Formats: sequence, C-alpha cells, structure tokens
Amino acid sequence: MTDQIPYTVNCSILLTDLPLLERPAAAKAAGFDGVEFWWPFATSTPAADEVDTFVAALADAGVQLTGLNFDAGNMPGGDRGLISWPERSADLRANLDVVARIGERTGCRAFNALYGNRVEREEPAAQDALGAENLALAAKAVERIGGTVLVEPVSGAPAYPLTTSADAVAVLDRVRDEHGATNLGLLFDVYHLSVNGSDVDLDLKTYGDRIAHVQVADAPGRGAPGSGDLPIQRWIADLRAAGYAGPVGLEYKTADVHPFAWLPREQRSGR
Ligand SMILES: O=C(O)C(=O)CO
Repeated sequence: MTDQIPYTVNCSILLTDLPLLERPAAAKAAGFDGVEFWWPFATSTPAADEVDTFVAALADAGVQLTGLNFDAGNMPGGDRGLISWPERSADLRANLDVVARIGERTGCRAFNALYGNRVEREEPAAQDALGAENLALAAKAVERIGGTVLVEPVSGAPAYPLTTSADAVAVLDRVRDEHGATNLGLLFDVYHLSVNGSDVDLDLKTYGDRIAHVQVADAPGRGAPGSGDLPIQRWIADLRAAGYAGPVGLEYKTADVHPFAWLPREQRSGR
C-alpha cells in the first residue's frame, strides 16, 4: 500500500509551527499522501479518545500513516527509546498493543523501535538481551497486521549504542537467531549515518536487502535536502535502483515558510 507513496512527511519534526493534529492536513495541502510520526502521545498507553482524535486527524486529512515510532520516552529530554531500558520495559510492553491497534486502524505497517540509551548501573550485555527480547515482542505484536519493526542507528545521542548500519543489523540478526522473529528491518536514515561517519554508498551496497525504511535530511544541520553537503537525490535514486520501493521519510528541520521547495510538487505524491 505504501509502495505508491514516494515521500512521506515526518510530522513530528516538520510543520512544527502548527499544532500536531493539524500537520497531516498541511502535508496533504502541500501535495503529499503520506505522513509519519514519532510517538505522538505523552504516555505509553494514551486514553482511547486521544487515539481516536489522532486517527481521525489522519483520516480527515486524507493521508496514509506510513510510519509510527513506538513510545521512545522523553525525546526532547534526551531519551531515545524504551526497547533496552530495564526501568521502562513494562511501559514499552504495554505500548506494543496500542501501536498495533493504531496500525490496524490506519493501515500503517512500519513501526520504529528506538533501541534506548545505555543507562547507568546496567550491564550493556543485560540491556542488549532485554533489547532483543523486547524487539521480538514488538515484532510479534505487529505480525498479525503484517507490520515490520524498524531498528534505527541515530546520531546526537551519546549514550545510544547503535550508530551504524552494522550495529543495527547485528541486532536484527540477534533477534532472528535467538527469537525467530524476521519481520524487522533497518531504518536507513542517511542523515544519522552520515553524521556518524558512515560511508552511505557502501552501506547501501552492503545492507540494501535489510533496508525497510529510508529517511533523509541534509548535513550539517539536519535541514532540507540541498541545505548541506549530502548527495541526497543521488542516494534516493540509488536506493530506488537497488529496489527500495517504500516511501522516503522527510525528517528534517526547517524554519522556511516553504519547507518542501526543494521537491517539485508533482513528485510529492504517487499520482
Ligand atoms: O531521534 C531521532 O533523531 C530520530 O530520528 C527518531 O526517529
């Protein structure tokens, strides 16, 4: 279903001059058919009416939710996921069914499971064992709706242990080997990978078959494509040539009143 959507607007980081629930309609008005969100609620288990309001905002806007992050904690405060965080594991597990139900109602099939920072007084090995177990549970939760769990290397979070594609793929392999879960894939965010010093071209060749979602922002600055030095258009073309058919997530920050000016309007939707 999302294969016909070429680009999807990350409404957690873009269109932030608008209230969250107005952003899907603004994305549609700008010519897009897809949106994605980081976890949009204050708790892991929001009230039913909060979920209803979120789902209605998407339906009213006429956009497809293409991606949703599991609850990742207090992102502005530095948290980057609950997956391997022992103290928050119960919250994560309670969140899984809420996410799967949102997927069921919206048709969303890609769910980003931020791995979590290293925490004091926990052995990294124990956090990784928990991370693998929780990723397997997340995969199980969305399996019944044909969902895929995404594992993302990120930058800018000093205690986040997955910084390269190889790190994330090692986690995917572990979850497969130890728990038998295969509906997981790599979230290939060219901004995070570049900032972390990866050779994106080489990663694309090496891990192309593990990529389940793509996100873009330019570097330095995490701005719109063209604002920095990265060959984003070429990477998108290379990903397409390599068979990536899903949406490309626009996950950049900009104060420009025309945040999508770099992308011709006729290329924004699949029609
Ligand atoms: O934390 C970030 O920067 C992300 O991209 C989360 O998905």
